[in-house]
Amino acid sequence: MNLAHVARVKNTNIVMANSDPLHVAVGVIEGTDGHVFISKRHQALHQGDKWEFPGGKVEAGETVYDALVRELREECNIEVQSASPLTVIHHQYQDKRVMLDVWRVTSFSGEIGQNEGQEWLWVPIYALGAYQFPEANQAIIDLLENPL
Ligand SMILES: Nc1nc2c([nH]c(=O)n2[C@@H]2O[C@H](COP(=O)(O)OP(=O)(O)OP(=O)(O)O)[C@@H](O)[C@H]2O)c(=O)[nH]1
Ligand SMILES: [Mg+2]
Repeated sequence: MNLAHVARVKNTNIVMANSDPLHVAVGVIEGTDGHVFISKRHQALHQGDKWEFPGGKVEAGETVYDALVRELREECNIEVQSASPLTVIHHQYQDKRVMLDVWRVTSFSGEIGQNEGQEWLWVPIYALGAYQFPEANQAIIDLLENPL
């Protein structure tokens, strides 16, 4: 949080709408056949019921890579063995601003699944367009469909 964005009014801290974005580590997990792993966000979450690439918030004192490894262990039961940065997406939703730090996960161990009981799938890249993702993900999908 940037202190410049916190105003003190009548002894209450007010966080202004332009505060620092939520930093999120996101993994595009690649299977052996070129498919990628997607899972459905829990209905109650921000952007609920949409498909996502697994990941979550980078915690204080953590590197993005550490956060990626931790989130994929917690959410999908895998140990990341190698990953490389793919892109960084800045996106403003109506209610929050996110910075998605997106990594390609090229090698992992463990039996992949979804630890919180949500639906999950391996999907070929050409079929990603058939699934509803949060708005910010369109840029990731474009990049996967048309690599630089
Ligand atoms: N994991 C993930 N988050 C995404 C994607 N696209 C996207 O806009 N987000 C946004 O990034 C933010 C943080 O992700 P998250 O909810 O997975 O964070 P988390 O696992 O730490 O959640 P938690 O608070 O339940 O522990 C959410 O506002 C979510 O809507 C995506 O593909 N994957
Ligand atoms: Mg998450």
